[in-house]
Amino acid sequence: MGLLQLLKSQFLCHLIICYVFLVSGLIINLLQLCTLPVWLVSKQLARRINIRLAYCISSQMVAILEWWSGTECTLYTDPKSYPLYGKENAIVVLNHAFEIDFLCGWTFCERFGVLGSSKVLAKKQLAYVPIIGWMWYFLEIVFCKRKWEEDRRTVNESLEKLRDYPENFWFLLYCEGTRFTPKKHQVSMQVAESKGLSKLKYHLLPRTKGFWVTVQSLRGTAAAVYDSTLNFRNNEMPTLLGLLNGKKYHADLYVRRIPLELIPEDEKECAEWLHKLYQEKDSFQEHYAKTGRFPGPIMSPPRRPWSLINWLFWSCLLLYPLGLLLTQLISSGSVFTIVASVAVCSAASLGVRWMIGQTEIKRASNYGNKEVSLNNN
Ligand SMILES: CC/C=C\C/C=C\C/C=C\C/C=C\C/C=C\C/C=C\CCC(=O)SCCNC(=O)CCNC(=O)[C@H](O)C(C)(C)COP(=O)(O)OP(=O)(O)OC[C@H]1O[C@@H](n2cnc3c(N)ncnc32)[C@H](O)[C@@H]1OP(=O)(O)O
Ligand SMILES: CCCCCCCCCCCCCCCC(=O)OC[C@@H](O)COP(=O)(O)O
Repeated sequence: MGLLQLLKSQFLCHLIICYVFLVSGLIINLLQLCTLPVWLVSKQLARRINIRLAYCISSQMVAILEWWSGTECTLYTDPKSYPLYGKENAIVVLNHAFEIDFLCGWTFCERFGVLGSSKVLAKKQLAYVPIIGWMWYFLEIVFCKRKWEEDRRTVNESLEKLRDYPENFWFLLYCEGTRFTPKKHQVSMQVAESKGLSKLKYHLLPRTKGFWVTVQSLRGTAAAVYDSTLNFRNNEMPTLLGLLNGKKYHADLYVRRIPLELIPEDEKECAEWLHKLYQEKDSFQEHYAKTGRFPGPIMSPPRRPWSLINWLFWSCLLLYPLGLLLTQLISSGSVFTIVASVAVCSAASLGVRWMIGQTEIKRASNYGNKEVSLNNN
């Protein structure tokens, strides 16, 4: 292990990174709260400010992936579509099998200049995750309860509000609705069988209703669907903790641009179209498993320095007062103050560990585990 690698694996380094993320995140959340009066005067100005504030948070996580761990992200795509990326609104359909797939998505957002405005159809529970969830509130992220009776209205309403969004955005949809586990795969393939649908090997059966409502609501707003299929070389199973430890992964993303006009308007036809799309995605994964690459040419955008610059800015701003505080603390000699400070630090690191836990598949929800028994009733 090299000296740099040894340094990256040190708990103290992780504590520093988490401290900067936590304190800067809370400051930014506070600044976002201060933009509320701006909404009353100019909604578009408030949105533009929030895009930039959100960038300050999410790009820190991108910096961990791109600069700290040095993870390589390769893009396979058609050269004719490439110039349009980042220059139009798009609905991104991505497979959901990896703990850091959202972060790889963010990395491409960063490289195409849409990180601050990127959106997702996220489960409601994520709205309560401090910093990221609170940031999402101000970004007009669309939340769902994964209960169609309730979601059909709320999801549509939230999407309609994005029609006059002032900057280009990508709207991410994990149509599988939950992360891939062998159990969930087995259950969803039983559902596929009961519906007479072909089986999938690498994906869960997609949920079609959210896709249909998204396409319908964003017609005239989004220009295309970016069908995106992600995998990692050498069967890597990347984790956020791995990234924090400086582990380098190798992500490959295959993107096809499909103009929105090509997607059927009728709900049933749209569902069939999505099922066919997932059959194709499955065949791309099969190709990847056999050859170690996706079809098509590589058109990788290079990493940009902004995420690193943002991280260095917040580090300089926040580590200096921390240093002063620690010096004062030690020189004060007060046992009570020292014990209280250690307790605060421990609570903060437990909090960050809990946030990281939200990305872990072993802590995934039970959604998609039980549907078959419901169907059998
Ligand atoms: C150039 C570069 C390109 C790309 C770069 C890539 C990406 C970058 C883009 C943007 C990045 C932005 C942000 C990323 C940051 C962070 C994201 C992090 C996390 C968020 C992720 C989540 O929270 S995922 C979970 C929430 N999302 C979803 O669930 C979406 C999908 N779900 C739906 O659409 C659902 O339909 C629903 C949620 C709207 C409603 O849920 P419900 O459960 O009620 O679903 P359904 O009504 O669909 O279910 C009933 C039907 O499903 C059948 N069924 C039953 N069991 C199963 C089963 N196990 N599997 C499949 N289907 C099942 C059932 O029979 C019913 O059938 P019907 O015939 O009645 O439809
Ligand atoms: C700088 C880094 C410091 C570390 C900070 C950690 C911050 C963690 C931020 C949490 C971001 C939340 C994104 C979670 C993405 C995710 O993958 O959610 C799962 C859902 O799709 C599906 O849920 P499930 O049904 O449980 O599979």
